[in-house]
Amino acid sequence: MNDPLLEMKELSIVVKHTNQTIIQSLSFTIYSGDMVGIVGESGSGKSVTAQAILGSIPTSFNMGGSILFEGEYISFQKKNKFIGTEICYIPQDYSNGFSPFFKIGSQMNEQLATHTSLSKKQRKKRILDMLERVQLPAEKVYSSYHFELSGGQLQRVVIASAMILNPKLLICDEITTALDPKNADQIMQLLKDLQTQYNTAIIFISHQLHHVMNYCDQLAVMYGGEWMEYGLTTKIKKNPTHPYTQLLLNTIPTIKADAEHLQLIPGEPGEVNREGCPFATRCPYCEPVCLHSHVTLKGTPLHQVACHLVTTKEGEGTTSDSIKSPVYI
Ligand SMILES: Nc1ncnc2c1ncn2[C@@H]1O[C@H](COP(=O)(O)OP(=O)(O)OP(=O)(O)O)[C@@H](O)[C@H]1O
Repeated sequence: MNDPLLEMKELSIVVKHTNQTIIQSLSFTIYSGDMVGIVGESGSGKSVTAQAILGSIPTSFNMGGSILFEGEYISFQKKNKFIGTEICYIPQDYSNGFSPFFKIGSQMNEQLATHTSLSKKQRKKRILDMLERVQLPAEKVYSSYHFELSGGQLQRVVIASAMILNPKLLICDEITTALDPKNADQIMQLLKDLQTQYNTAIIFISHQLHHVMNYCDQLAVMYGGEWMEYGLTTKIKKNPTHPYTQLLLNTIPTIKADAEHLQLIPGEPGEVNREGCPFATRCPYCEPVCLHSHVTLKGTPLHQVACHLVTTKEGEGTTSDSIKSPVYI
């Protein structure tokens, strides 16, 4: 097997002045060409995890654990070596990254001129080629200002800008949230195609589990700064085991379950139980042990769940509609 591209080991983040834990003991490994979805409600810690990978944790936080990119530690001091070239990030509010005074082509050109030794002609060719790859009318977009493009077109320009230096890792933070379902699906398919074409590893952050499940090979379901369920998407899709994962899936409108009959997740997204399972106070199946005893991931590397009510048994597999009685994964 190849060496890992990114290794996060026991990442913990605490707010200095309040001592509030935001991220607790997060570990995961990403290889070239992986597409990993990090999913959870607002405030679960997805963006802070991305900031840690980017070496951009605010000074008001204390960070424990480590993050290695191709075997080298990522830190605030070393981040310039990777960020913007080997690791690219697309934030939720990507449109702020554009200047209203320069055309798209000129802004992309600036980026290539800073990081490559390509000639002006080569830079233009590379930009037009990349704009075509993200299925845009290249010449027209090259000569447009960002405010002349639609949301979906602009999203493709952002992806083209992020991919133009051929990064090894692309982090997308809620980039489809503001798009309509059709555009969102097209963007996900585009990312999938780029992942295959360039062998780029992609971390896709979202609060829409159903959306991510259709495109990512691996999933990390996050709550209160911890993984609740982690593994191959195929395994989780077949057997969503953690109550939080099950509830996230039940919030999807389908023809059978229209908006009126959707099951809402009880409680508030920011409600975190730090003594035991972070989701315990919102969990419909909560038992005393869940409130007071901390829980870690268990299962196989292909499918792990952090829940007291789940027991693992080698070689066994089952699906569960509810978790009222212990289930095996
Ligand atoms: N600068 C900060 N100071 C103190 N707490 C913070 C700071 N930034 C984030 N947090 C807290 O960290 C937790 C995780 O926030 P984060 O932004 O990572 O969540 P998220 O899952 O990305 O949410 P969203 O989907 O809304 O972007 C939240 O409880 C948030 O209030």
